[in-house]
Parts: sequence; structure tokens; C-alpha cells
Amino acid sequence: MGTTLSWIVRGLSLVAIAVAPATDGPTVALILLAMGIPHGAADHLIFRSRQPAGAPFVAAGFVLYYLGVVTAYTLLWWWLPGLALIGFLGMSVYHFGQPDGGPLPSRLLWGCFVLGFPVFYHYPEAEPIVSGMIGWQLRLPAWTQLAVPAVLVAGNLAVATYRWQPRRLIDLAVLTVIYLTADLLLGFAIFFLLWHSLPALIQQWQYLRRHRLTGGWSNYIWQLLPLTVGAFASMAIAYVLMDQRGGYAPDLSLLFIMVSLITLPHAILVDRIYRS
Ligand SMILES: CC1=C(/C=C/C(C)=C/C=C/C(C)=C/C=O)C(C)(C)CCC1
Repeated sequence: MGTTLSWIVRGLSLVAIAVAPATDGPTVALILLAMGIPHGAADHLIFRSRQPAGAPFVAAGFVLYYLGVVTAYTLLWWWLPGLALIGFLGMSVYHFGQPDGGPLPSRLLWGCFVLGFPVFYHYPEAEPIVSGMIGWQLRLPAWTQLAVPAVLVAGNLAVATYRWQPRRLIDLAVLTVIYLTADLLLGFAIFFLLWHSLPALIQQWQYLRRHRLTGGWSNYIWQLLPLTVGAFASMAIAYVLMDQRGGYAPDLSLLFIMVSLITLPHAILVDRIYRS
């Protein structure tokens, strides 16, 4: 993250936990969705940047790619939800660690911290969501609630000190304060919006400008609109259909499954940016 942006993000995060009302989970989850989704809405442009110049049927290729990945992953949730969850957590750790740069183990360690700390530390809050996603109760031994976050902080502290990365040390301290102070969803929403989505939006804009696939900010925002609206509309339709069928009340578990479905095609595409 650029230095100025990093300080803005750190400052805003602390302001957010200071002023956030004692919000209920679903409200925060909606904020998370509403503001996090646009950072994945440039996927069609990233897809285009990977095609040879003048390639035909790029739009059709993109739709096929997206629907193919989402359908395959939906089936995995259907048949092997445990494996689908492991896949979601693994891809998220990788995806969240990516902007940190450096060797893979170091990136994965950061990804494990940003996701693992809030989930383990607030596991009583996470447990019903996780259990709802996989269809059986996933209890964890009580000692993991403090031990796992402690090991993740210690590991990152050691790596950041050894490789002398002062910015990582500051980020570690600020995020630890946020995760300890806020509840599960608020802490994760702050990370997701301010630490992940906002820098990703800017990085992707710079990447697309280099590939001459976007212009100024207003142009970029217009380009993000179709997929943002599409993602909201398809999730709303899925939600209403589930609700009407009865017997299955749409809840946060379903919401996170839907997040996982749109995240997989996005994470695969973004990986190409970082490799290029
Ligand atoms: C917070 C949280 C979870 C994990 C969410 C994840 C892993 C989100 C990843 C989003 C990504 C990678 C978006 C990319 O743009 C659980 C364990 C499902 C349930 C408890 C609350």
C-alpha cells in the first residue's frame, strides 16, 4: 500500500471502531457486501487484459468463464460443503496475503493472520455461521480461541522483525487492536473494506490504465457499474427465491456462501495481475 493511503486506512479503521454503533451482524454484513463488491467489478476488464489484442468473443468468453466457475463451485458446496469451506478459506488466505508481496510463505502468514485472528478470536460468533455453511456443527477446542490468534501475531511479528518490515509491524498492531475491540463482523468488515477492497480498487485501476483499458476515475466508476449491479441483482434474486421456498431461512451462512461463489472467479483473475 502506498504510504499515504496506508495511514489513511489505519486512521479510518481506528475512527470506525471508535464511532461504530453496536450494530447487529446482518447490518454489518450488508455494509461489507455493498462496499466490498465493486472491487471485484473490474473482473471483465482484467479478463480482457489477458486476451490477445483483437481476440473475438471476449465478452462471451468472460460470461462462460464466470458461469462455469460459479456453477462448478456451487456443485461443490452442494456435494462436499466441508471441502468447499476449506477451499474458500484457503483461497481467501492466499488472496488477502497477495498485496503484501514477498515470498509465498510470508504472504500466506499475513493472509492467515488477517482472516484467522477474527474468526478464531470470535469463534463463538463465527461458529453458527460456519456450521450453517457446512450443515453440521463445527466445534473447536476452547484453547484455540486465544492460542491461534497469539501464534499468528507472534509469527508475523517474527517475520516482520527478521525481514525488517516496519509497515507490516504497524499494520499488525493496528489490526490486532481492531480485531480485539470490534466484534467478528465489524472487525472483518473494516479489514475487508478499508484494507483489502480500497487498495485493490486502486491497484486494479493502475493496472488497467497501463493496459489502456480504462481512463480517469469517473470512467472507471462507470465501468464498475454493470458487474456491481449484476452481483447485487443476482444475489437478491437468489435470496428472495430461497426465502419464498420456505423451510430454509436465508441467513449469514448463505450470504457467505454467495460471497465465496463470486470470490473464486475474481481471485483467479486477480492472481494473473500479480503474476504479470
Ligand atoms: C468473516 C467470516 C468468515 C470468512 C469470510 C471470508 C473468508 C471472506 C472472504 C472474502 C474474500 C476473499 C473476498 C475477496 O474479494 C466465515 C469463516 C465464513 C464465517 C465467519 C465470518
